[in-house]
Amino acid sequence: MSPPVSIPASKCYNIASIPADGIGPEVVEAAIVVLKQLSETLGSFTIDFKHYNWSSETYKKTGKYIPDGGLDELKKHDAILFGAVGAPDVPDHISLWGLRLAICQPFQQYANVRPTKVFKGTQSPLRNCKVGDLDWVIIRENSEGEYAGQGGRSHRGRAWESATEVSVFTRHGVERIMRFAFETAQKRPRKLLTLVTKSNAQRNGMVLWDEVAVIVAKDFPDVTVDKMLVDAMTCRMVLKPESLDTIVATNLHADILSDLAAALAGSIGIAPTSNLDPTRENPSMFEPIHGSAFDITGKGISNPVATFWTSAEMLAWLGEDDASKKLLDAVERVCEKGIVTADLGGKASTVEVTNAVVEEIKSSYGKAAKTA
Ligand SMILES: NC(=O)c1ccc[n+]([C@@H]2O[C@H](COP(=O)([O-])OP(=O)(O)OC[C@H]3O[C@@H](n4cnc5c(N)ncnc54)[C@H](O)[C@@H]3O)[C@@H](O)[C@H]2O)c1
Ligand SMILES: O=C(O)[C@H](O)[C@@H](O)C(=O)O
Ligand SMILES: [K+]
Ligand SMILES: [Mn+2]
Repeated sequence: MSPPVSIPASKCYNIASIPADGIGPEVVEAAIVVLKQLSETLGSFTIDFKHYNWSSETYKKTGKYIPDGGLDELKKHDAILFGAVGAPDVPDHISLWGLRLAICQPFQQYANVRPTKVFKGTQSPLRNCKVGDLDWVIIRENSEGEYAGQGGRSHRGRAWESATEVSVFTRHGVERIMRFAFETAQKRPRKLLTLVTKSNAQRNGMVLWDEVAVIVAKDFPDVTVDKMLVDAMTCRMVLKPESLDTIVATNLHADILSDLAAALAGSIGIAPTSNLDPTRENPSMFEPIHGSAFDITGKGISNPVATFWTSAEMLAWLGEDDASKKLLDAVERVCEKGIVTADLGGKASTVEVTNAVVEEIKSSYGKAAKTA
């Protein structure tokens, strides 16, 4: 009898997938195909996906997006791969609070990380913006601020009806996101952080925001900080993209600026999002920046690149830096070949882009590549 062959232990990650609504299932399915290929080709890790059908459809049937005990279930996973939530026949505030925020908030995924860059082969709508000129990471506060969930409505339907939407900024919440933003800036070559604020008009919460930033900055003497009012920031993003690197902004400001950033880099169909619990007490959640895009659902043309990049971010968070880089490089090479969807000016379908990335992974990192 031959001796047992020793197989190097490969790590196995348990990932919860929640594709949810609209184009969410299309892009998450594409990402799973690509991740499985990457794992098979590299052989250094495996991924076990568990699918959750939580969506606006289940909400309409059961009255709940997340069933009882659902969050405890989710907690057992190493990470969550999310699509998008929102349906034409459910009010947007019900869907967003029913699923995305119902995970982000209890799991204290307070750091939302949104990198953007112009890929090779893609084009910025800015005339002079080339690859390398726009390479940003937006850090979005993801647990409080304008999304604190405080407020209410009274005298419904009356002429004197009132509604409040209260922003909440806590010293604890601001300090932890500032620390995270400074750490992110410090790890990047330019060590440059832009603090986005609106403390001219909003004289309480935003002033605390600025003050805490100044205190945290003292611990990061090697990081250069500048401050921008959010309105002027939109101009700087468009006119001087090369002057920015890491950006920190409130929950709402960063939500808006990051869609603008995605468009300036070529399309909202490229940009990824990580909802991180930096303490690692809870699983973090990874999703494309875009929503459920009802206008293109089912047409087979949704751009899967944002979810591929998101998957690369997830791998990096799990400690698979090499696989993460290989995935993003493969995606960028496919874009460079011009195999892109309509939002990027191409003709390829979701499936064609996915297949191209799969082939790119096989040919660049598979056996043939190793022996070549
Ligand atoms: N995190 C989330 O789950 C999330 C994020 C944003 C919006 N939403 C929800 O999604 C729904 C639609 O919102 P919206 O229209 O404001 O934003 P959206 O991001 O869904 O779509 C905006 C535009 O971008 C296009 N687009 C988006 N993703 C694309 C992709 N991958 N490829 C090609 N084109 C793409 C859409 O076709 C649309 O024209 C709403 O219910 C909203 O609340 C959810
Ligand atoms: O958080 C929000 O506002 C929405 O879900 C969405 O616009 C996002 O960016 O995640
Ligand atoms: K999303
Ligand atoms: Mn958004």
